[in-house]
Amino acid sequence: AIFDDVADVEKLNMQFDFIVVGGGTAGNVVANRLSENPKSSVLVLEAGGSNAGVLDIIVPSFCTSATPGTALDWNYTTTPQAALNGRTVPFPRGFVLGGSSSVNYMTYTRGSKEDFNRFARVADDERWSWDNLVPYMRKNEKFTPPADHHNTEGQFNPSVHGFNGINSVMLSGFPSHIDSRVINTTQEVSEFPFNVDMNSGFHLGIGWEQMTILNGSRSSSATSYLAPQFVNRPNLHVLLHARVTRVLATTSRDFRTVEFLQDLKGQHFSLTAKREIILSAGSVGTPVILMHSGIGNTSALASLGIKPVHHLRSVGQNLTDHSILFMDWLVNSTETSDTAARNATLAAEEFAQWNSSRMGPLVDNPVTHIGWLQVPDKSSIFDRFSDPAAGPNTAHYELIISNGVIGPPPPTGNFLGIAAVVVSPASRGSITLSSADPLEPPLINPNLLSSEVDMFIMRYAIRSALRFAAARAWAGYVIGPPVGVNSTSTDDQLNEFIRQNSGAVFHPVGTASISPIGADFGVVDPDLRVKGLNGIRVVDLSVMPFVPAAHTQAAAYIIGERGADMIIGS
Ligand SMILES: Cc1cc2nc3c(=O)[nH]c(=O)nc-3n(C[C@H](O)[C@H](O)[C@H](O)COP(=O)(O)OP(=O)(O)OC[C@H]3O[C@@H](n4cnc5c(N)ncnc54)[C@H](O)[C@@H]3O)c2cc1C
Repeated sequence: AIFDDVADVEKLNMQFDFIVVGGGTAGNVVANRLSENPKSSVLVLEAGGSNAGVLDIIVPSFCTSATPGTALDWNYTTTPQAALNGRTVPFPRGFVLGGSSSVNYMTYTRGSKEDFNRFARVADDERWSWDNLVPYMRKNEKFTPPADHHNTEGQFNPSVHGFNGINSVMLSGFPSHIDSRVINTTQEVSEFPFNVDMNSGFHLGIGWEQMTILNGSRSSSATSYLAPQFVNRPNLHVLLHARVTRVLATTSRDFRTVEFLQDLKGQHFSLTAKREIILSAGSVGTPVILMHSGIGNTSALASLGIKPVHHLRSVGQNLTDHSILFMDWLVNSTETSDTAARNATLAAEEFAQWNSSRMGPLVDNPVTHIGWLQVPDKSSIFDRFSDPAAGPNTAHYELIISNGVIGPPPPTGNFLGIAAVVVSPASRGSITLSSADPLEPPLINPNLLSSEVDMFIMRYAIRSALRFAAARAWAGYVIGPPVGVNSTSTDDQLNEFIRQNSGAVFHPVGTASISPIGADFGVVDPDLRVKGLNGIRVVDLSVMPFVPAAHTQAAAYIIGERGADMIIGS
């Protein structure tokens, strides 16, 4: 059951076997799988509220309104970013059941085979390799027909997908007016080859986007893994508005107690798990809870007045995110999303169509196609710096293509959107505490584009996007370059354009990273147990040592499935 009030949990008079901290993407997978055994009782503590009935969450194309700066968001902002001219940028995280899977843009990309093989190498544990994780990808995924039931032959490769999993994945359910131009570009320009399925392990090239959507509505970990048939299990309970402040030692190395608040000014509650606490509070929440519990760099914690309990210097370090830059080309058409975004009558008609039939332009996110691309060796910076990509078949950058501006458009004009993303970044940052008060926001410094390599890749990606939009397929359609950049821009001009316009993609990982057993760095062992402690694991994206060249929700689901199986196995 799902409860709003701790009193209802107390009435159950239960001691739970497992307490999952954070009902987000990975947390709800763990809760679902652990409660498959009717003898195991599970409680999820989620700081945010219910996802039910919230249109900005449910209607796919409304995803751009769900964050930042809303009640569904933790509303974090980065520290001033040195490489972005000292600007701070929004750093949203889902503050609602389903976590970031309830507010993300739903793009489903697994990354490259090499991304996960590097993960296994760093962990020194083959269980984290691509081949060994494929069964968990299939357990997660339920590939479903698109909302418009169009013929999807040639748009994906069925043999690489799961059709009996829990979370729905599908192709676009509404055709866009640029679809054929994108495909023609892949046939015309060898720099942009077509890839029939970027989720096969070989992701290079341009292909059709896949999204976590079911019958025209968002499929999140809350709607899928906590669907009624699961959350109504008598051994699975979820408490909303439960903000965990610390984990507490039950005996010296045994951490099975969680402390939490419901009313931020009110009483502290604590609960002790019979078996384990699973931290699934995400790449921001998990290190923050550990540090407030005295688990982290003990001298840094002591200097803030937090009693040091267990020294793990890597907690909060190694923060890695992608950097993104949105560009929009003026086009000779009114058939883009910009038209409805500025016309309330048309927008109301589109919503009425979605509401009555779950059809029409609102059934998808704003993206149509995605490209995973490399900086070719000849122009390489990699003589001077090591190549940050996971291997020779892993992208350095991504192009995200949309039929219109992603988010609110300017007052006039219709656009082709191409966002450039550095997907194998070398830059690393950190999450640290600003005070001993667990309710104060942490200092989030992803250090975006601080590495020269990342700036090089971003410049390359911008020029690549300009070449894409200059292909013959767009002749007569694209009528103007993006504001502030064109094919003759110099490196210095591009650098300034990048510094003024880039932001985070909200794919943070690495702040409670996995490392081999016995390593003197890292936060969790390959079985996701916090190093040196008993009774506490981390199962969320914070354990990934490198960010995959992918949108990261698939990785969070995979870690949830793999982590749950490790807990069950032990
Ligand atoms: C705006 C946005 C757009 C994105 N778009 C995409 C996309 O299109 N495709 C994609 O693949 N990825 C996308 N991502 C990234 C992806 O959604 C995340 O990487 C992934 O969902 C993270 O999963 P997680 O389980 O690690 O954390 P989360 O899903 O964030 O879960 C953490 C949960 O813990 C809760 N929590 C945190 N602290 C506490 C506490 N102290 N007490 C109790 N509960 C707590 C949170 O409220 C949250 O529910 C996007 C992210 C954002 C924010």
